[in-house]
Amino acid sequence: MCKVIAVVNQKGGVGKTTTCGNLGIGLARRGKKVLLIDADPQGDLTASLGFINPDEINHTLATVMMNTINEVEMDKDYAILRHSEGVDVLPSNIDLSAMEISLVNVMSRELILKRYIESIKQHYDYILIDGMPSLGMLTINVLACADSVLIPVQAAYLPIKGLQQLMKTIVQVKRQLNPRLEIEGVLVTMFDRRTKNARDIAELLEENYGTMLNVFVNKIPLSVRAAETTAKGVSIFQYDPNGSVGQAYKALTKEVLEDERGNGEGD
Ligand SMILES: Nc1ncnc2c1ncn2[C@@H]1O[C@H](COP(=O)(O)OP(=O)(O)OP(=O)(O)O)[C@@H](O)[C@H]1O
Repeated sequence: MCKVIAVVNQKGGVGKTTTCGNLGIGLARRGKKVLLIDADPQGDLTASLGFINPDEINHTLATVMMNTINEVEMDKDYAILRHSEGVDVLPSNIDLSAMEISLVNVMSRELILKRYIESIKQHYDYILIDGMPSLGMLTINVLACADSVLIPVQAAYLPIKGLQQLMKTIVQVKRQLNPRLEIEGVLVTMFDRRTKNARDIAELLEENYGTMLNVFVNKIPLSVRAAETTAKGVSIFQYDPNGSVGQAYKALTKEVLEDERGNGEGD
């Protein structure tokens, strides 16, 4: 059974792309068949995995969605790129920004991505989708096709505050479009445990949301190694396997697998 996890937060720069790439490769390292979908017109996930000029790629999520709208049949490998660390990648580029406008006049516009996902999900154990920093129609498409939402939140006041709006949207999508949508968990990123502010923010998050939803035990530490990885085209596991960020993403992978099976698969 395939699980579709949407990595979403309308706040920019909170670690969505970094989490999507490293968790996806973390799951592949545990033997899972993984597809990573870049659903952000900035193409950052695409570029961070080494496909450095996304705007020069002809077949992307935008063409996949357009073909889906026009009911054009696609091979299961259409637009899929292969990464050396064992994940498949459906890339994005600036063409996706036009999709937001094109969707306005399309029948069942919230469910276009879902139609595509349904046609390929039998080939994967996990599909992770890197969302864009907005709550527009593309994000609704991402939430409408997901089984769960993983929310990276930077350990700072304003990003935590922005969670309320996101929760509202998730509840609405769950009610109107996708009743099975669950919250995978809130993941604190760029956490600097040496500062009191970061520790206070993490506590605030736990107090305000901890009883309602899963706040991951593992926090992703702030580290320049994470920022450097983005330019290397590989995961943190390859770039800095023994560093704190690599260890944290390894532990997060285990936590996601444990939540999944509840049978020690994460061990
Ligand atoms: N743990 C970390 N420590 C330090 N820097 C990090 C960490 N995680 C990510 N970064 C850096 O922070 C920046 C934002 O991260 P990332 O691109 O993953 O966020 P995002 O939420 O996907 O951004 P956007 O909203 O623009 O898509 C990037 O430059 C990234 O390399």
